[in-house]
Amino acid sequence: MSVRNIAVYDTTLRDGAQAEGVSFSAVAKVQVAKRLDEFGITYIEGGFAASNPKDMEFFRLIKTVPLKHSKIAAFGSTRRANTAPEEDKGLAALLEADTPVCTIFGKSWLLHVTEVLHTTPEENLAMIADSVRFLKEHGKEVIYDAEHFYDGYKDDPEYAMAALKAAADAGADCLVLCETNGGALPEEVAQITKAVVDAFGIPVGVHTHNDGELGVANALAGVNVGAVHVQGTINGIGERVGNCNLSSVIPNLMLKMNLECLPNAKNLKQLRALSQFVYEQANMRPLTKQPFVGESAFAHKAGMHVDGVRKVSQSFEHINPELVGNQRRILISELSGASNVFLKAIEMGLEVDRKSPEVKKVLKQLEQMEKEGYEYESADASFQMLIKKVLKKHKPFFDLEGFRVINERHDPEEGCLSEATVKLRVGDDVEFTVGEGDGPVDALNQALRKALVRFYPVIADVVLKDYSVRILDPEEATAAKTRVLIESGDGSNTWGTVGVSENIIEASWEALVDSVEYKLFLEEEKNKN
Ligand SMILES: CC(=O)SCCNC(=O)CCNC(=O)[C@H](O)C(C)(C)COP(=O)(O)OP(=O)(O)OC[C@H]1O[C@@H](n2cnc3c(N)ncnc32)[C@H](O)[C@@H]1OP(=O)(O)O
Ligand SMILES: CC(=O)C(=O)O
Repeated sequence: MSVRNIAVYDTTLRDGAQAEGVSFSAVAKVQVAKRLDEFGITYIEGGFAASNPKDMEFFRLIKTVPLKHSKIAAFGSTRRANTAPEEDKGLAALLEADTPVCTIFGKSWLLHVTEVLHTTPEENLAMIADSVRFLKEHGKEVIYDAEHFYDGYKDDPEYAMAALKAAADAGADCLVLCETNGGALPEEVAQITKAVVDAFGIPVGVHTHNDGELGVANALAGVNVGAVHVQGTINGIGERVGNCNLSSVIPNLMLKMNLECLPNAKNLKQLRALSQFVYEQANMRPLTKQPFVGESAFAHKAGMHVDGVRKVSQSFEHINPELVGNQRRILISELSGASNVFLKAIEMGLEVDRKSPEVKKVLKQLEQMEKEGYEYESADASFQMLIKKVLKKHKPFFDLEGFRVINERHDPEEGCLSEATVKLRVGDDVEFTVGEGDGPVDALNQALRKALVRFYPVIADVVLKDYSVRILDPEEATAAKTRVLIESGDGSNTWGTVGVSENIIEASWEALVDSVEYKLFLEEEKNKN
């Protein structure tokens, strides 16, 4: 049986750029387009040709980039009402973009025709036909986006179909049904898409939005009844709450529906990297709970789930995470069981038996620590240090003799100055250092690193990336416990550590010490291999 091929049409650079807070530079657009091409996307919509000079600059730049798979599409609308196509600025801009593909949207819903365009139903049909014909006469592949098609069809099926016929008769290469307001249900999308697929002899596509959180479901419902072209954006970014998320549609098409949509099925392994890259270029924080590609997509927290995946991965995983370039993560918390601890110890290269008293001891200690306010979900490095301590495999890299932190403000016009001193011992050698910083934790961090770097030069690579504080029992006012979470990095790894105390400096110190000890532990492991 031959496998059906689905064309994936990416509009991250056009509809994705309509997302609140997102603005790609022309150069960033080129970078994203190159990645989409490497991944094997069929069409890349680069921007709205008539909208702004930056989008036009993208079309100019991308012509100099040799693409392996993707065709670049310029986006625009049908001609304005009562304007000849030759006179229309939008159509002229589409030609100026000089792309092999032009995608134009036109109206299908009478409400829009009369209340938004302020024109007649007949003129709208002429606008569609004239615009498609004009672009075809200029040698373009024309994709016709039927805006508000589903709402239009529900209102007046005859008119909505007439609008599509105008595009088809004028030579459109693909009719894309747009669920513009994002409120339709999958059954409706399936029924209406099927009516179009049955009525027209040219490829039909779907462009869905996520307002009812059904963008992906609606796109798949369309494909199920014969659509062969899917429009969406990487990570689902787009106007209002976003578009159909291609980072979910693509693996669903390939892994669940057994359809082909990439030139090489192996490229699917690049999905998570592509998603992260687009987040970076859009200057957005990745959504950790994103299906397939998010940090939490294959993170197991509950003890019984961890036990299940340890025995057979399908017990709590809908796909193998590696297929989309993701990985399984085991989280540690008060909901952990012996399996969480066991797998974490294995990850660290420790030989333990899941049923051993040591594993039970770690679990008991974990429960006690969580009761005291520690939280290990974001502090995996501290948990690893805890395992080593309980299993008596912890070798302190230094002994603290004492620290002091002073905050001073001499001049009301100037900020507060922080100074920290640290005295520690490595073997018989005692080191006493002073650090200055923007705040007490920064000063303490500087002093600690300065003290250790003579003995352990790799400490120079460690940077403090994030620092967060949570008051655990605010009703205790100044005697409340404070939990400090620190994220550290060395350029190739990042790790989290935790400290808890009634004193914020002491809690920070604890998290800082775990952080440097973890780095030294990593280094020791690296040197062993
Ligand atoms: C569903 C979608 O997401 S479609 C894509 C929407 N994307 C964008 O709007 C982003 C880019 N847009 C822009 O930069 C600007 O809107 C421009 C340059 C395209 C147009 O700017 P302006 O000429 O100032 O008009 P404005 O932004 O107010 O748009 C409304 C005009 O578009 C017309 N219009 C809207 N849809 C269509 C259509 N499908 N065909 C023809 N004209 C249309 C309206 O009738 C209105 O025309 P009027 O000025 O004669 O009343
Ligand atoms: C064309 C388009 O972006 C829409 O109808 O949503």
